[in-house]
Amino acid sequence: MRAPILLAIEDLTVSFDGFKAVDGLNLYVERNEVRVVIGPNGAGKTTLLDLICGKTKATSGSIRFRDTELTKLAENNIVKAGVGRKFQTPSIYENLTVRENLQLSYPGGRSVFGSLFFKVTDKVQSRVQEIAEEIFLADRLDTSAGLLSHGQKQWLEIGMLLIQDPELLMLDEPVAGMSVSEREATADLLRRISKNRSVIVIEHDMDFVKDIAHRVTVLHQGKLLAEGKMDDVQKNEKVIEVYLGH
Ligand SMILES: Nc1ncnc2c1ncn2[C@@H]1O[C@H](COP(=O)(O)OP(=O)(O)OP(=O)(O)O)[C@@H](O)[C@H]1O
Repeated sequence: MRAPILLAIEDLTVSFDGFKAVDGLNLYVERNEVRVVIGPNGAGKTTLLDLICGKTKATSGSIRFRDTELTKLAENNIVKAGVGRKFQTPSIYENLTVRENLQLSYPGGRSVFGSLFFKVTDKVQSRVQEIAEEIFLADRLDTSAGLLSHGQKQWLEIGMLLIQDPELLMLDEPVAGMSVSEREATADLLRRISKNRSVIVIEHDMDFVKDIAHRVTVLHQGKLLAEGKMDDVQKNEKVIEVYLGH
């Protein structure tokens, strides 16, 4: 039996001055699935994530997350609905410690009065500890984020999303610039994360894709070119022609 669908994208199109960056796309992501989106430069991968998180508004079509239509929601309400997005460049506060970065990301941590008035309760402390362990930074809690390695910064940013407990997490090239051991640790992290949430990853590193993907979606010119298990997608002649063969 297949798992229930968490995200249902239907006939999604966005047009920039007549150019369709995403063109009539249908895509369904199950609960607890790791879906990797691949495809050549300009295929529409980043635009797809921009549409889901509300950064870009669709020209037509629908994005349903559980029972909520996301195309009608503002970006902050999409976050509140349970969709977290990590961009390619880390957006951590380099002059704050790992602990402070995580505390700030705790829901309600960034109040209208700023972090100064935020009360760090035992509940917040234990959640910060739990997340720090999950992202391999438990022994770095009091280190300034700016002193972390590139890979550790990426993990911290994933942790800042995890502390908000999203049901859907979207990551744009999470292992770019990471060492081999950091890539392996990240694959392990994503496998653990997806035990109780869905993850959409854009990635060009095929070894990493093979390691983590439950299913792969291949985009080309804004359209779906192929979809399925990595083993099958890799053998697909159209995919080899436009992407993997290059
Ligand atoms: N705001 C915008 N206005 C105009 N064109 C845009 C806009 N955003 C994206 N595009 C165009 O849409 C196409 C798809 O871009 P997108 O960044 O989604 O591709 P991608 O698959 O993520 O590529 P890459 O692998 O290089 O990151 C590109 O041709 C890009 O120039």
